[in-house]
Amino acid sequence: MGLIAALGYVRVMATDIDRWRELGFEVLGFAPGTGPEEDALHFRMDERTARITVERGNADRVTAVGWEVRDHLALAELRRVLDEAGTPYSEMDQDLCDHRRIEAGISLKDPGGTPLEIFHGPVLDHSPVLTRYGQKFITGPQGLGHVVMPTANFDESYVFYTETLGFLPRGAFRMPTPPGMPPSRIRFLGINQRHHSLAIMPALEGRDPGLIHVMVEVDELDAVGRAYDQVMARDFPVSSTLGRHTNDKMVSFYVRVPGGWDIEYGTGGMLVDETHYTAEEITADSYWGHEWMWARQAKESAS
Ligand SMILES: Cc1ccc(O)c(O)c1CC[C@@H]1C(=O)CC[C@]2(C)C(=O)CC[C@@H]12
Ligand SMILES: [Fe+2]
Repeated sequence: MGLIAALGYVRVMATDIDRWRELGFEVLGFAPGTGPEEDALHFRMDERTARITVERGNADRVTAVGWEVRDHLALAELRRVLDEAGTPYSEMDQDLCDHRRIEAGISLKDPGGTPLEIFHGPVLDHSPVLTRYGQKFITGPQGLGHVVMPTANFDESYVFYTETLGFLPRGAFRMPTPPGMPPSRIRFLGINQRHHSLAIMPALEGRDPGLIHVMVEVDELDAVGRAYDQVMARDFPVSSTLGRHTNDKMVSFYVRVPGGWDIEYGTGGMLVDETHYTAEEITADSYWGHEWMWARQAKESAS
């Protein structure tokens, strides 16, 4: 498809590492990964050394969204595209690339201020992927999953991702707004057969954590159910109950991470065939379920 092949990795800074450890390993079932950081959690989903890295810090925010390209030629082409668009970026030096377990990459900020790293040549770990409940994460050509980001410069972000980076529009959701307000849409964007690897949402300026959610997909509904059991048993906040989305057909729930964003944990996402695909607008986020915590709280305080 375009130059960017898949969502490669996500890195965040977090204040409550102990709670994150419990969430990552015991609830979500990520396999223990490896990395050079002194004080970090490395979550493995496949042969990559770490798909999600949580570093201890004094704030909760995203530090890198890693987008993967095929090879050095694709990365070179991407540099040309960014030069032509006048988008500043910097080369990741050898130390940083070794640190990230990649061959080479560049770093830049998107128009919403989210730090991006575009890279090729991830290093593999061939030891067995020992997930907590034996679940298998759906990655491979579909990448890690998807990220949903807020942006205060929505129109600029949309142009940047579609026209500069070559993300393909995969439809939108027009959010309910009070009468007289201009339309506000979540826009879904894809780069491979996964329905969306990215969604952008209009948001207020400079707001941490800089992520709305990260979605990871498992191979079976039972794995989603087991994770949901652990969310309940270990008292993690449920941001949204189980439901099926209307666009990617994913059955998922959302759990609040220590840090103010969510992990969407799902199964059964559709594969997009670009031959006949057109971008459509959905009018409901879900066929059933997905009761959002904020909606429940609004209902409770009204009654
Ligand atoms: C609508 C939708 C389709 C597919 C997805 O993977 C997906 O995450 C969503 C929901 C997007 C969005 C969100 O993440 C934050 C809370 C939002 C704004 C809602 O309250 C409804 C739609 C939700
Ligand atoms: Fe999602």
